[in-house]
Amino acid sequence: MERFYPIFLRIKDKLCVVVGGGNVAERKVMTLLEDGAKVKVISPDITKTLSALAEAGEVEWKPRYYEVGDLLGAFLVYAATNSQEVNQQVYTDAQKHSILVNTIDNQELCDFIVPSRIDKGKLQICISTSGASPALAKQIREELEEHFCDEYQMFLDWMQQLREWLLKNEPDEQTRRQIFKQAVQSPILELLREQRIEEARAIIHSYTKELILTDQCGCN
Ligand SMILES: C[C@@]1(CC(=O)O)C2=NC(=C\c3[nH]c(c(CCC(=O)O)c3CC(=O)O)Cc3[nH]c(c(CC(=O)O)c3CCC(=O)O)/C=C3\N/C(=C\2)[C@@H](CCC(=O)O)[C@]3(C)CC(=O)O)/[C@H]1CCC(=O)O
Ligand SMILES: NC(=O)c1ccc[n+]([C@@H]2O[C@H](COP(=O)([O-])OP(=O)(O)OC[C@H]3O[C@@H](n4cnc5c(N)ncnc54)[C@H](O)[C@@H]3O)[C@@H](O)[C@H]2O)c1
Repeated sequence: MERFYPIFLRIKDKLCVVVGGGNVAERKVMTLLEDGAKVKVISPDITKTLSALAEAGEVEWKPRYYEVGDLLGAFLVYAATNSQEVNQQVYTDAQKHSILVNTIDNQELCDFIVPSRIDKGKLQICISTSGASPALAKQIREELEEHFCDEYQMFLDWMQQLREWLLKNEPDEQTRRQIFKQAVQSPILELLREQRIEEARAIIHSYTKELILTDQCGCN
């Protein structure tokens, strides 16, 4: 069984070219924008949402059919038209330039596929069915979303601050590990869920013996 290798890419300010402007293209564009990519859409027509984004200058739109050369300088490419021939052409051109390409109607022509994603600030949970059933990936996302509530954002933000503090102030790796384990097993999440923020905060401060937490994530 061939599977895809999961990684997280830094796409902020990188050029991502989407060929096609339909509903599927729109879905890919929205997630690219969320993570700060520079998006160029090439398509004679585009959805209303894409059109509004183009007018607002959030995406660059070339209102025409795909042409050889459109992919130059791209970090990622999406072949997202409703024409298999055009998608195949985009794929071939991307391969020629060693640019990673996603072809929305043919997994064989994908260097990468887009997972279903739960997004809770720094916490991301990505689900893939290796392309076997996107509908199931979506269903699993919806199930998991109920469990991974907003409190995880603040908890993770605190864990990061605790980690940074311990890396500076606790030289013993074993002790650090023990504290991280204790913190993730502590009732902090339950307390946050019940809005008992100060009690939750006190648990973190019991490890550091000084006040370190600032609420950076702004989720409360
Ligand atoms: C996760 C998500 C991300 C996103 O797109 O952002 C995503 N598809 C989503 C939804 C969705 N897509 C489709 C349906 C209808 C039900 C169904 O067919 O199951 C639904 C459900 C719905 O819309 O309700 C139809 C469909 N999808 C693909 C094909 C073509 C093919 O298989 O060749 C066809 C058939 C077209 C036809 O019928 O001809 C292909 C791909 N779709 C993928 C991702 C990649 C594999 C991900 C994985 O590993 O599972 C892959 C391989 C390539 C890619 O797109 O990267 C997003 C859910 C977001 C969310 O809500 O969480
Ligand atoms: N990967 C997925 O998640 C997924 C989900 C559903 C469907 N699909 C597949 O994706 C295909 C597209 O779906 P859609 O709903 O976005 O289609 P759509 O018909 O809404 O959009 C197609 C777009 O391609 C553009 N286009 C056509 N020829 C072009 C060219 N030569 N150059 C540039 N742009 C061109 C059109 O202008 C249009 O904007 C479907 O045929 C289906 O097989 C994929």
